[in-house]
Amino acid sequence: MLVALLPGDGIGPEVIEQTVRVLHAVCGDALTFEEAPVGGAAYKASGHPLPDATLDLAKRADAILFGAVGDPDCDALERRLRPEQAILGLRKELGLFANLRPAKLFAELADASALRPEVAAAIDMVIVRELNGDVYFGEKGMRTTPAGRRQGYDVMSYDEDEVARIARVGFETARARKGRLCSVDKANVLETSQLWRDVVIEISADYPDIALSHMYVDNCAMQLVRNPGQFDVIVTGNLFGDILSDQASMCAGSIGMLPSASLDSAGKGLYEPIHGSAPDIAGQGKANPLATILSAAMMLRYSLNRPADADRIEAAVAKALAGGARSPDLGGALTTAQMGEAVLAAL
Ligand SMILES: NC(=O)c1ccc[n+]([C@@H]2O[C@H](COP(=O)([O-])OP(=O)(O)OC[C@H]3O[C@@H](n4cnc5c(N)ncnc54)[C@H](O)[C@@H]3O)[C@@H](O)[C@H]2O)c1
Ligand SMILES: CC(C)[C@H](C(=O)O)[C@@H](O)C(=O)O
Ligand SMILES: [Mg+2]
Repeated sequence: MLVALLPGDGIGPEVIEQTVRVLHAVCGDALTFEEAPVGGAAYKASGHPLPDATLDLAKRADAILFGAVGDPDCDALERRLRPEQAILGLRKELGLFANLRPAKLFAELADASALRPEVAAAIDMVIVRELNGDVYFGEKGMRTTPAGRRQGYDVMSYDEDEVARIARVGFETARARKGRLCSVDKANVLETSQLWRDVVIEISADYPDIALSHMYVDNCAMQLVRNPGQFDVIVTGNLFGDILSDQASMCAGSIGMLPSASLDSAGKGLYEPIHGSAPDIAGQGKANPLATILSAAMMLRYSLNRPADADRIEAAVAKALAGGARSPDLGGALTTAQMGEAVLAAL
């Protein structure tokens, strides 16, 4: 099985390196890897953040393991050339509309959570984030108002089919877990959210076994801190899901802990940590690779049909943490490579 490795920028290559070591240890020769540049690294090498050859590899591969993109050197580029366009392009070109972001507290990390240990202990949720629509992909641009002022605009829209297909992923995810789905929107203000809520309620007729609730996104941000244990599965739009998942990560200990799977309708997937390229710590061996290692476990489970290997990796991460492995974001002093070695030792 072919895995496309897209390390990207900043800490991306550092966390991917440790993840590949773990995959070699667990899967031996069952996986072959082919690497390609993406993001700022690709722009610097070839003038485009998502070169055709990289996109071709992503399409050919059985699964994609992605590090992170984003490079301060590229901040001034026009939008289509910025590193972040590479991940947005991959999600859109490959039809990866369903982004699963599990947030759970490893028991050993109660001290690292931003929350009181007894509140944090209850965190075990999946945020199901729509990934192909919303304000991310609407018409956008810069124009001049009649009064002569510069005006930036980004159109937020969802059509009913886009909402229905992610709602079904939310209901199915809840069905495989504790049976509770909370749909998060801003239906008190936004037309897109009003449609979102209507469609989620319509789809719920097919899932009478699931307890559906609705919550406004501002309240959800507050509830994630007040009582995160109330959430089993959250289904939400692209922008809200982006923000809420970063917040949930800190409740679960660190942004360096949260993996993700971005899936199409046929099981093809891109797997990446939810964090970015972290330019502030890049090249210093400070990055926590566990979010990427846990993303690889999701890849084995969802795209490569190796659930036992996924279980082994997740158990090894828990064991490494129980043994005291802590990178700086978790309050410790282990380097990125030492964190990888702690997982290998646990295996
Ligand atoms: N999917 C992606 O590739 C992705 C995701 C988010 C941000 N980005 C990009 O990354 C760049 C930096 O963005 P940002 O600083 O807002 O977000 P970020 O997630 O890169 O970093 C936010 C903070 O968290 C820390 N952090 C992140 N990952 C960590 C890890 N594994 N271990 C320890 N600490 C970690 C960073 O040091 C930083 O202080 C930007 O260009 C942004 O667009 C890319
Ligand atoms: C880099 C950026 C485009 C991306 C997003 O907003 O989706 C990131 O924040 C993420 O969470 O994967
Ligand atoms: Mg994000």
